[in-house]
Amino acid sequence: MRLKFTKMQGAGNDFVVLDATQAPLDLQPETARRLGDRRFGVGADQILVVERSRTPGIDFRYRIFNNTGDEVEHCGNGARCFVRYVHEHGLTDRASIKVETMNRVLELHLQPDGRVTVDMGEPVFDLLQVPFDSTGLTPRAEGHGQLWPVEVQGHAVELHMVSMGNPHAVQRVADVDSAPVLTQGPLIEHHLRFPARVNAGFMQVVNRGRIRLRVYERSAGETLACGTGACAAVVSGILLGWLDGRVDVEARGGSLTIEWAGPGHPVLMTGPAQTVFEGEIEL
Ligand SMILES: N[C@@H](CCC[C@H](N)C(=O)O)C(=O)O
Repeated sequence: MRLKFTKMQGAGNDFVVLDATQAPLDLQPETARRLGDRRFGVGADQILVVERSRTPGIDFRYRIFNNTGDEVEHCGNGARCFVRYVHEHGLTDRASIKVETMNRVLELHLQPDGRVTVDMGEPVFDLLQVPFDSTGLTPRAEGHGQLWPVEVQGHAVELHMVSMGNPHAVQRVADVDSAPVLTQGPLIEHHLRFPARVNAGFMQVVNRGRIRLRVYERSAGETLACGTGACAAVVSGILLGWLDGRVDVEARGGSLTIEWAGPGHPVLMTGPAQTVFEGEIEL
């Protein structure tokens, strides 16, 4: 079978995008793995499948698969690429569209300069704490947030947990370049306190309006940027009293701007999205 695809990237987080608006596509985990493989396939952190929505008032549905084949709830950089994709492929001419994912409805806006702003929905705080409740561990309060001690490599690491639809555990580090992302990242991802695993964020606060961020993503490993990870880090920093409501996030592959007015409000993410090339693969 030959499959047409579009390779895209948002701040260096890269995607294989597949069009299922004309004919249904039942993407199997092994096909997602093959497409994501950088040597035997196309190469991508995630695979995105674009579908029409059956829900009135919603334009599209999109499904997200990590390059290990597991389907996940949310992908911020993917959402921006999604908007560019549906415009470049003539699937819509509307600058603002509504899209449903596994567990959220997102509003996406294509800006005149080609960047995309995504209403990422509201952060959720209690979801990831359930496995901590029975441990007798107590979190440390800071600002309006809670930092939970988690043992990693024999050290207690303080994590702030946020769900953006998908799970994130964020820690503050003095310097992202020397942070133990590749050693601690997989241990946090698979820590027994996170039965559904977690995306592990390492945030350096430069000032109240700027952070540097690296994320060891669930399944995909460290990526050049993580959109939901950027939202989770900024939300954490605001709640903990370290950041103001509008923050520039420097990831290794590019910059995003995240805005959050506080609990009860959605998180807004603005950043770039680009097509890299199009092709066909024999599967
Ligand atoms: N790169 C993404 C997040 C993709 C999903 C994540 N690895 C998970 O398993 O939750 C983003 O830009 O948000």
